[in-house]
Amino acid sequence: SSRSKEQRILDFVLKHAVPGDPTSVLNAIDKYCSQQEWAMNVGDEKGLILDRVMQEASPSLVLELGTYCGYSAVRMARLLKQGAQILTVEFNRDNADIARQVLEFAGVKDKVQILEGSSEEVIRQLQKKHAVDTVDFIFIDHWKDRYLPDTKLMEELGLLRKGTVILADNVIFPGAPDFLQYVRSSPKYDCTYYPSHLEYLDAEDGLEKAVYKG
Ligand SMILES: O=C(NCc1cccc(CNc2ccc3[nH]ncc3c2)c1)c1cc(-c2ccc(F)cc2)cc(O)c1O
Ligand SMILES: [Mg+2]
Repeated sequence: SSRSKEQRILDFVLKHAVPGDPTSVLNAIDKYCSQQEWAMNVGDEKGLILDRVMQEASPSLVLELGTYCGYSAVRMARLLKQGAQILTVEFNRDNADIARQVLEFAGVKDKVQILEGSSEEVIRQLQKKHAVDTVDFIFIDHWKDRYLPDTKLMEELGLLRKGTVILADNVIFPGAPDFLQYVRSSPKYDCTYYPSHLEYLDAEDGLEKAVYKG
């Protein structure tokens, strides 16, 4: 059977990156996806914003919605403080399999746990099944129509604490207008917009940071 784009990305990483070197994995994926085949990784430009916002938060527990090939999980894991962990949710089995291999090659697999399933079902299980109390940092990058319902669900379940940072990809393109409108008008969040561009392209995009006020 023919190899998928995601398998070709993995092949390129295995061939051109350095085992145990997360930065070389990011550079390989960015090189492949900017020169050969576009793919929906957060990319290097928005990735720099993710780096800075995450480092400022200095989280002990990160939740990522939408693993894809593991690019943003590698990006965050390389900057985590000692003992911190990432739980990343992926609905697509094939994506999860690719991401597992990318994370292992990058040498960050002990900092990242891939949870297969839909964000809604995984979020509902976090406290009981994964012994989660509250989450410190959330990177949202899955189906754009799930950003708002999942944010509201995490509020309702008490997964957000005073200062929890939510960082959402693609709030301009493809866009998450209902999520943007909600967090920007809610007294429960302090919001900041970080203008950027769609990964590997010139189209406008950006990240929204919404800090929960508890
Ligand atoms: O749509 C996007 N990403 C989400 C996504 C999309 C498809 C599959 C999955 C499968 N993974 C998945 C699904 C559901 C899930 N529930 N819980 C976890 C979970 C995980 C995830 C996206 C699109 C574009 C884009 C496309 C086209 C274009 F022209 C410009 C830009 C750029 C991006 O940066 C994007 O992030
Ligand atoms: Mg995205």
